Amino acid sequence: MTVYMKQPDILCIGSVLWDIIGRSSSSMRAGSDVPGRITRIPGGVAMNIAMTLVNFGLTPAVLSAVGRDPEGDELVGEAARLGILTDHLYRSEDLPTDSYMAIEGANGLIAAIADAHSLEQAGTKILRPMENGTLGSDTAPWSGLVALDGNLTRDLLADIAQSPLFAASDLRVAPASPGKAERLLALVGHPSATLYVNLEEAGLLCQTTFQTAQDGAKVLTGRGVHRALVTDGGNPAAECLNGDLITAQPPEVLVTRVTGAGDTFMAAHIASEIQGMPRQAALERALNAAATYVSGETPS
Ligand SMILES: Nc1ncnc2c1ncn2[C@@H]1O[C@H](COP(=O)(O)OP(=O)(O)O)[C@@H](O)[C@H]1O
Ligand SMILES: O=c1[nH]cc([C@@H]2O[C@H](COP(=O)(O)O)[C@@H](O)[C@H]2O)c(=O)[nH]1
Repeated sequence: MTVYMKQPDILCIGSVLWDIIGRSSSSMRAGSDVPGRITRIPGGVAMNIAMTLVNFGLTPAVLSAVGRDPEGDELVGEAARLGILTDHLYRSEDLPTDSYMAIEGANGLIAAIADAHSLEQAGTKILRPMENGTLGSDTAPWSGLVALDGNLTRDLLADIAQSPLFAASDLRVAPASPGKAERLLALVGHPSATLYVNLEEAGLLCQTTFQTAQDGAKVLTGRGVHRALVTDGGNPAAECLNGDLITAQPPEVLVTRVTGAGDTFMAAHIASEIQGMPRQAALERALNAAATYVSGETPS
């Protein structure tokens, strides 16, 4: 009997882990000890993007490293239950499932630690399905969308930038955090990659600070990024492609959560483009989706 695996609409490559988020309605600083809520939810940039893509009706597959520990089994079960294809994950016998911990106060993100060591150690093993014929190979590479996150090591990102396995893909790239933004320098000069960054990350990539998303997007593309989308919280976001700059203003909302807003923006933008929306409409829809997300609702 032949078993047919469902073909994904898009590959989400990067971290798939557990987010442990502590939230308090008090304003916090380093050293605060306050009452609040602690939750554990699936996270990691690639997973966040995949989850939002599902809400927009797409079928993503995640390519990442997940341990064969109980945390990993639960995470894979949760991803599959949400409608994400998990068959292509690298399940490691000896590496534990990664995790991320963040503290959010009324005044925003206080601090976070990302433990993505297993993903970093797994290295190229996570790309095997793109090489062994399951999703693609050297001679017949994956020719669809790829959402790639900057949790991968800079070396692996540099390999991907040159690799024939990605030569035919529509590559969309997000940094995992400001602390890892500079890893994406490996993709500057790539002929077709689209970068999704916030204003701080845009500045880090250009070794400067930008006042507006428009400036960030313009300078990034001037430095050799094929296409740049820059967000700036509640301020206007910008997209620059071939010297053509467009901007849009996010709607005003009451912010109840901030973790994952950028990932939601990116996924909503990709989904809008798959559905054939023109540039300005796709940018506006992504901003609306991210605003809905930060206000505590689920966008679709
Ligand atoms: N205060 C806000 N009001 C409305 N939308 C917001 C707000 N903060 C974030 N967003 C939405 O989330 C997107 C990404 O937020 P941003 O803070 O720039 O990125 P990141 O979450 O990566 O730091 C924004 O472009 C916007 O659409
Ligand atoms: O180095 C990393 N930081 C953060 C994330 C993920 O990004 C999200 C938070 O990012 P932000 O605060 O930019 O929305 C979380 O889901 C977290 O798991 C990650 O994968 N790697």
